[in-house]
Amino acid sequence: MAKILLVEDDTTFSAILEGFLKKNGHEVEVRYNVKSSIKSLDDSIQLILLDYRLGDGTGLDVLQEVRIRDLHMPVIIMTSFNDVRTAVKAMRLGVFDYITKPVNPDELLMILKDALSGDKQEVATTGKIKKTNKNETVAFVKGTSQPSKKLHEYIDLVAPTDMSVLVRGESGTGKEYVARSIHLKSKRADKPFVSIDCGTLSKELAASELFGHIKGSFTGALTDKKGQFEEADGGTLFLDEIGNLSYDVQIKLLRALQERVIQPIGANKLIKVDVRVIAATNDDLLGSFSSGNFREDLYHRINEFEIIVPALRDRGSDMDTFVDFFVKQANQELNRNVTHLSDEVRAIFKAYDWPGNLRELKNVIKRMVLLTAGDTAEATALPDEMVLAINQHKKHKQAPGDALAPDLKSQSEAHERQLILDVLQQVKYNKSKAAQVLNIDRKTLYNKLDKYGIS
Ligand SMILES: Nc1ncnc2c1ncn2[C@@H]1O[C@H](COP(=O)(O)OP(=O)(O)OP(=O)(O)O)[C@@H](O)[C@H]1O
Repeated sequence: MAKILLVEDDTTFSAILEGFLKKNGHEVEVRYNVKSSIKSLDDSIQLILLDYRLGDGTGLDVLQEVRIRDLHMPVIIMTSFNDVRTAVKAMRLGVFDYITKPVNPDELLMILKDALSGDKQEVATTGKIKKTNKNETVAFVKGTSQPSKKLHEYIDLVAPTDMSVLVRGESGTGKEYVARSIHLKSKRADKPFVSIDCGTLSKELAASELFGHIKGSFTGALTDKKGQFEEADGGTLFLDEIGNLSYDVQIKLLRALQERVIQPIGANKLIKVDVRVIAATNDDLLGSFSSGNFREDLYHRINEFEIIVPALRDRGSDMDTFVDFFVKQANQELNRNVTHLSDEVRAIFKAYDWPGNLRELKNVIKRMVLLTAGDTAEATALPDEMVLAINQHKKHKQAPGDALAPDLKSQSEAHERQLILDVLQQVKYNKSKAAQVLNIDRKTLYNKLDKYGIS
């Protein structure tokens, strides 16, 4: 039982949800727009269930306010399947999870349970700072495709050195896994691995979080606080979404890396630290130089070695391995026994382009396993719109009498082309907005428009 703030502008749907949540023992406050939900934010709320598209803005506006006020409740975004890309982007703002509409009641209960359960809640609500000690092992899949082999070669190569590594890749590709693997294969493996999601740190608190502060150095500094640099001493500090750090903090970080000393806020002494930094980004940091958002000297300092994590759609034969792994994991977590996937499910998985990469695959599989009572998962357990989009696309692609299914690459490309066309239409052909919605930069969008002959 928790106090839930439900933000949903569709009054009929919000009434149904409200009833459902109350029936399951929760206390519910309903708001219908950004403005009124921001007014209702306070720390008595234990969870926010947030619609993405709202009349006077988007759920991200509410989320931003949650961050600014340094509130720590888990937030779950509800989104249409077409907005999955944005939902995935929201995950980087510290959203606990997302659920696609139409909302399936069992899936909603599962996500609520996860979000409100102790361990995971801590990760979701503490500004995403995680400290792992030596004996913690994490199960993961390596993959045998060419891009995966190359990825692991690079990990093996750089791990034993003390070089700073910049890990780049689309959202959800496994950048944190890469960072963790480097740590575990390094001579620092028996020291802490501290992971910080810079995207969720409030501007005011980022410096104190990283470097610590002494009591009384600013309002709210009630006791001395050790920074994460000190917590990670001897080990590895993983700075996810490094592009989000403010300019001031970037200067301090550069100093810490160059001189291997930090200065807690308000302190006049310097503290020596021995920390290897691994940073990650899914933005084009290089593009941030010209806009003055990211310091070039820091970029070169953190990028002694660069690793690019491949997108799931480029990992070819690994798809099946990942699917089997996530199915097994979901079976265990949800006490199910899914042993087969129908041919249709496999074909849809292959044809879809997975903008949210491994994270999205894992979510879709968890939902599928939850909704499968027997041993074979059918396409009915996948989000309707995903099935529809792929089937429509197939019909459109296959010429009459053409018995051969199109290959994965051409399917993904055609899917991408259609998506770009749809988004352009939605944003009235404003290319900057389209790039924003598609979560790519303008240059990439222009290249794609060229490639697909869209004028
Ligand atoms: N090699 C792997 N084997 C199994 N699961 C993986 C692997 N890599 C990543 N995952 C899973 O995929 C999800 C996304 O991974 P991770 O958080 O490392 O991605 P990321 O690229 O850092 O995401 P973001 O861009 O949002 O920071 C996680 O839930 C993780 O469990």
